Amino acid sequence: MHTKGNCCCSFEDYKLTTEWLMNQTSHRPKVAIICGSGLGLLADGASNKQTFRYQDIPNFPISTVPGHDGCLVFGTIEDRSCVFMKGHFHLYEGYTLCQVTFPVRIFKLMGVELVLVTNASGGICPDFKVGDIMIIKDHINLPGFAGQHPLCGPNDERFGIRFPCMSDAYSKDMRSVVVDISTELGCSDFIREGVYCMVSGPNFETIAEARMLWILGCDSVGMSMVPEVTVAKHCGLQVVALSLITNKVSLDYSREEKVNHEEVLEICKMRAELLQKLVTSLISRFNQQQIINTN
Ligand SMILES: O=P(O)(O)O[C@H]1O[C@H](CO)[C@@H](O)[C@H]1O
Ligand code: HPA
Repeated sequence: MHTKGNCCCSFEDYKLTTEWLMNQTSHRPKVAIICGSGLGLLADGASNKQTFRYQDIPNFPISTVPGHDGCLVFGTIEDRSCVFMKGHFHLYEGYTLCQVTFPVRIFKLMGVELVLVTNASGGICPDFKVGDIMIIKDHINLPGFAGQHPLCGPNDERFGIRFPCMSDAYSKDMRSVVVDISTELGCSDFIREGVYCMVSGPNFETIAEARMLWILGCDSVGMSMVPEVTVAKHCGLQVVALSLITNKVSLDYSREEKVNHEEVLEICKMRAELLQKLVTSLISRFNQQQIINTN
């Protein structure tokens, strides 16, 4: 890869990777699903699967975090060709934000129209329970405030404009479809809506940090997703994002619980089946043209 300002990938890098993948598969996905920590199982329901390990794909970073398998799976759900990222990339792994978001631009060049993001996060809102699924309605890009932003550096107009609008990053129509689906599946008790805050990690928050995030209007906190969503929105992709609340973030010095990644993965396992049903139904609605291009 070449270095250009803050960006380490050139348009040719993106093109090369896209062409490599398109030459290996006959799938032409319109939907990409980014599976967060421990949520790679979401790909299991697909048929006609074709799997590529990240290390075999030109220019692709590799996953270094437990719970992230590190492969790209093409498959069919409800007659619709999809591509799943089983594992995504994080700043705390030492990747640049250009590397973290590399796959999103590959999706764009492949012809993807909708990116469905899942992740694990800590619940800050005191009403949230472990195992709840939060439909993300907005985010706070905390690393972005400090200049760790995936769109810093020369802007490539072939992907999008210099100053993209982010006030509608999470499709309102899609969010209401998720609510409808959860009612049909009988799981609306677990469904919340809220604001996700990205921190760089890798440590979990101190109590003072958690209190600050709550005052700032954050309902949950995690170490991912915001760069990918920002780049997806920049290049005109629709986004829907679901965050599984895997732990309650402590806002109180008297609480004894200590969060750890193993617990995060355990809760993901517990809710993977439900998330898979939600994701499948969402793809099928997209398939029925109910929500396409209505952002
Ligand atoms: O955001 P994902 O990758 O789902 O995972 C979350 O869980 C991990 C910490 O347990 C961090 O990577 C955090 O961001
Ligand atoms: O409490 C958390 N903080 C940050 N990231 C997370 N990912 C899962 N839980 C958490």
